[in-house]
Amino acid sequence: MELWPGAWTALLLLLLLLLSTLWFCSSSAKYFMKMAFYNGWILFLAILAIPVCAVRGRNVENMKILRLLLLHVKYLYGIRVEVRGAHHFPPTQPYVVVSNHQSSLDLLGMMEVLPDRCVPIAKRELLWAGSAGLACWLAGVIFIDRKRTGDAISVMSEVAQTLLTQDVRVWVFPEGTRNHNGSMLPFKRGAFHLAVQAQVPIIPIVMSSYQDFYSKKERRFTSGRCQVRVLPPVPTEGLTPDDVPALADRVRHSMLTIFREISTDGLGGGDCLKKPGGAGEARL
Ligand SMILES: CCCCCCCCCCCCCC(=O)SCCNC(=O)CCNC(=O)[C@H](O)C(C)(C)COP(=O)(O)OP(=O)(O)OC[C@H]1O[C@@H](n2cnc3c(N)ncnc32)[C@H](O)[C@@H]1OP(=O)(O)O
Ligand SMILES: CCCCCCCC/C=C\CCCCCCCC(=O)OC[C@@H](O)COP(=O)(O)O
Repeated sequence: MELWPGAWTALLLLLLLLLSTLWFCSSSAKYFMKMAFYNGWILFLAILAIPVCAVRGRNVENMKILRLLLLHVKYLYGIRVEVRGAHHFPPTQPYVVVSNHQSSLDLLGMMEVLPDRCVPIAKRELLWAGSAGLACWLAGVIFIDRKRTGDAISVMSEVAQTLLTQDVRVWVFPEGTRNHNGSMLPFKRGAFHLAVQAQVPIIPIVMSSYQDFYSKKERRFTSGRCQVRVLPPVPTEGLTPDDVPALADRVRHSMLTIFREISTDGLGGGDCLKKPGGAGEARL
């Protein structure tokens, strides 16, 4: 069927009108549009990253390219990311970063502080997320199959070797899945076994609650602030696998305490981001 000249323009304008009406009249629609754009934009950025990363092949140095490409996204969404404690990152040695995992928006905080030669451990399914999966693979992201515990553990053991031989750092979300509850799930122990096997420190990172500006359940997504707090390194020298449960509990406890302190949503009672001169204002 032939459309008369200008019909496509008219259709496009109608679609734009519909989308903008939805945007202004329904906060749910706004939430879905923002999330769709977020995913779409990442897929687009990944398309840009792939040829540049491909020059080096699969290489952890490519993570810098992904980081650079993603750093502006917070501005598109009006999210102010405040970093505290970045000086706690050891300058040269390998380590294991553990951080809380609230949403795919964690990418914003992660990219803000991601150290050089640091790769995330991700679920295998991400490998199939089109251009983003390929970009992650080229940047050395480590994929684990969460349905096969044995395989996941052996990948983690290989990573323990790689940390030392190739001088890389890894970023693990020990909750093992996204947690939208405004708190922290019990920690899985893989990251802690990994750190103990390699005898490298653990760097805990806490991202404050997003509840003020983002809620998947309520389909709410506005602009807002998030604090990313890097905690002091936790040494693992001399620890054995028997020490892992206590180590994981200790790290989780310290992270949960900070999470409550820096979250401004009323869940944790923290208000250091709101008060001028409050604890959050000081450079830690
Ligand atoms: C521009 C484009 C940009 C694109 C984006 C780029 C950025 C991308 C960012 C992507 C971000 C993506 C983010 C994401 O995708 S997050 C999702 C994927 N990440 C994770 O799941 C990490 C956290 N999970 C773990 O650490 C789990 O423990 C693993 C996965 C290892 C196993 O989990 P599973 O549920 O199967 O089993 P289990 O935890 O009950 O463990 C069973 C037992 O084994 C013990 N055990 C565990 N490990 C070890 C070990 N190494 N040596 C010896 N023992 C070990 C363990 O203590 C337990 O024993 P016990 O304690 O009960 O006696
Ligand atoms: C041709 C195939 C096209 C597939 C298109 C897929 C669309 C995906 C679009 C963009 C990918 C964005 C990458 C963002 C990475 C965010 C990482 C993330 O948050 O993973 C979740 C994982 O931690 C836990 O997963 P679950 O909470 O257990 O679930």
